[in-house]
Amino acid sequence: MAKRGVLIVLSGPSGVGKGTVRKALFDQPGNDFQYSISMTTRAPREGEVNGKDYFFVSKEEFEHQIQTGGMLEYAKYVDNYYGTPLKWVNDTLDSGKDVFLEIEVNGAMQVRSRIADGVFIFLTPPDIMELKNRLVGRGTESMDVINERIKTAYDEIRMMQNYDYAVVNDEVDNAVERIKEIIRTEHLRVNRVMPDYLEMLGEANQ
Ligand SMILES: Nc1nc2c(ncn2[C@@H]2O[C@H](COP(=O)(O)OP(=O)(O)O)[C@@H](O)[C@H]2O)c(=O)[nH]1
Ligand SMILES: Nc1ncnc2c1ncn2[C@@H]1O[C@H](COP(=O)(O)OP(=O)(O)O)[C@@H](O)[C@H]1O
Repeated sequence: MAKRGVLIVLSGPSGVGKGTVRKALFDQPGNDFQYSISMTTRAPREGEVNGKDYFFVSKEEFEHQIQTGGMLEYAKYVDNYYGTPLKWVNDTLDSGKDVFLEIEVNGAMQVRSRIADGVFIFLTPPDIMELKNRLVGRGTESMDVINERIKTAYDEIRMMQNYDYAVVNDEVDNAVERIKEIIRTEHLRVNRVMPDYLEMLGEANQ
C-alpha cells in the first residue's frame, strides 16, 4: 500500500509565535510539508490574502460547511469560527505528503480523536509577560481583544498535557530546530520510513 503522509499539528496561545515559527520552518531547505489553509469568519488583517493566509468566508458559508461535513474540525475562538477543510487534508495525506495544521487547542483535540497517529506539538511562551509583549508588539489587535486572548491563553496552556510534545518558543531558530527534530523522530517512530532506514543501516545486504 502506498505510504500515507504524517499529520503534524501545531497549537499554542495567540501571539506565542506559531505563524513566525511555521514560516521559518517552511523556509528551510528540503522541507516537504503541505500547509493546510484554514477557513475563518474573522476579517482579514492588513496584508492577509484570501486563499493564502485563510479562506475568509461569511458565518453562513462556514455553518453550511459544518452541516455538510466539510470540516475535519472547527472551533469558535474569541467570537469567530476557524476550521480545517477535510477533503484537502485527506487527499494530501493519501498522496503521501505530510500535512501541517496550525490550529487552536479545541480543534486539535477533535483532530486527535479522528486521526490518532498525528503528531501533536504545543508551542508555549517563556512566560506570560513575554506573550503579552508579543501580542502588543504585533499590533494587530485592540487592547480588549489582546486581554481576551491572554485570558484564553491560560486555559490553552492547561491543555498542553494532552499534546505529545511541548516546545518553548524562546528564540525562533531554537523552536524551529526542536520541531524539525520531533518530526524526524516521529517519522522513524511511526514506522513509515523503517524500510528505508533498515536499508540505510545495511539490512538488505545481510
Ligand atoms: N480550530 C482551529 N483553530 C484555528 C484554525 N486556524 C487558525 N486557528 C487558530 O485560531 C486562533 C486565532 O487565529 P488568528 O485570528 O489568525 O490569530 P493569531 O493566530 O494570533 O495570528 C489561533 O490560535 C489559530 O491557531 C483552524 O482551522 N481550526
Ligand atoms: N521567539 C520569538 N521571540 C520574539 N518575538 C517573537 C518570537 N516568535 C514570534 N515573535 C513575535 O511575536 C509576535 C506574534 O507572533 P505570531 O507568529 O504572529 O504568533 P501566533 O501565530 O502564535 O499568533 C510577532 O510580532 C512575532 O514577530
